[in-house]
Amino acid sequence: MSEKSFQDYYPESLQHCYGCGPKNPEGHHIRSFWEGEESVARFTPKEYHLAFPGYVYGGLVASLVDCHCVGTAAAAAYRAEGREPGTNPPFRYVTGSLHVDYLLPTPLGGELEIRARVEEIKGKKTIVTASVIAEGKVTAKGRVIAIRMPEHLRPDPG
Ligand SMILES: CCCCC/C=C\C/C=C/C/C=C\C/C=C\CCCC(=O)SCCNC(=O)CCNC(=O)[C@H](O)C(C)(C)COP(=O)(O)OP(=O)(O)OC[C@H]1O[C@@H](n2cnc3c(N)ncnc32)[C@H](O)[C@@H]1OP(=O)(O)O
Repeated sequence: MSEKSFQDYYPESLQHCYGCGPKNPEGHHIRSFWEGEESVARFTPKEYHLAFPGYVYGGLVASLVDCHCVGTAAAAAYRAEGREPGTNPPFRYVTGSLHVDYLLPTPLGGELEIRARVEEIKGKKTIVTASVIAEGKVTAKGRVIAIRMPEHLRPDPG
């Protein structure tokens, strides 16, 4: 079996996110993995994910940064406690803030790499920064503030 991504550990009730839910048939299915201190996701946009001919729609780039960074925040919370994902108490996160700087047009046609790093874990808040890389160049940089999901939003009892 192939390696499990962060998103494969999400409970069933959270597996329907349009960006990263493995169970959303219409979604992007973003999958994130640790590579040392960084987390990495790879995604190949479809030909219709364009902003203008030859280049990727910025909203898609933002979605990649968003889901990859929120997943990284969750994974980092378990890692910081030296716990396996899926153990209790569970860590669930939502996006509080998503900032993207578009440095270069992102070429459409090949695989994009999204590399993220946890800058800070402070109480309910985790700050994650990311780079989007296409053809060896950083085309966008992002910063996400992921916040622990409040009880009232949590669909799963765990
Ligand atoms: C390796 C395996 C990993 C395994 C992981 C397993 C499971 C993990 C599951 C987790 C992932 C879950 C789902 C994944 C699915 C989808 C991901 C996609 C992400 C999204 O698509 S999600 C939708 C968009 N998202 C929203 O729909 C949020 C709407 N919103 C709210 O629900 C509230 O607004 C909330 C909760 C954000 C805050 O409410 P709250 O009451 O908890 O906040 P509170 O006041 O207590 O603040 C506490 C500290 O956060 C700071 N803070 C608060 N808000 C901030 C903001 N906006 N910007 C910057 N900082 C902020 C404060 O400044 C304070 O910071 P400080 O402590 O430093 O003062």
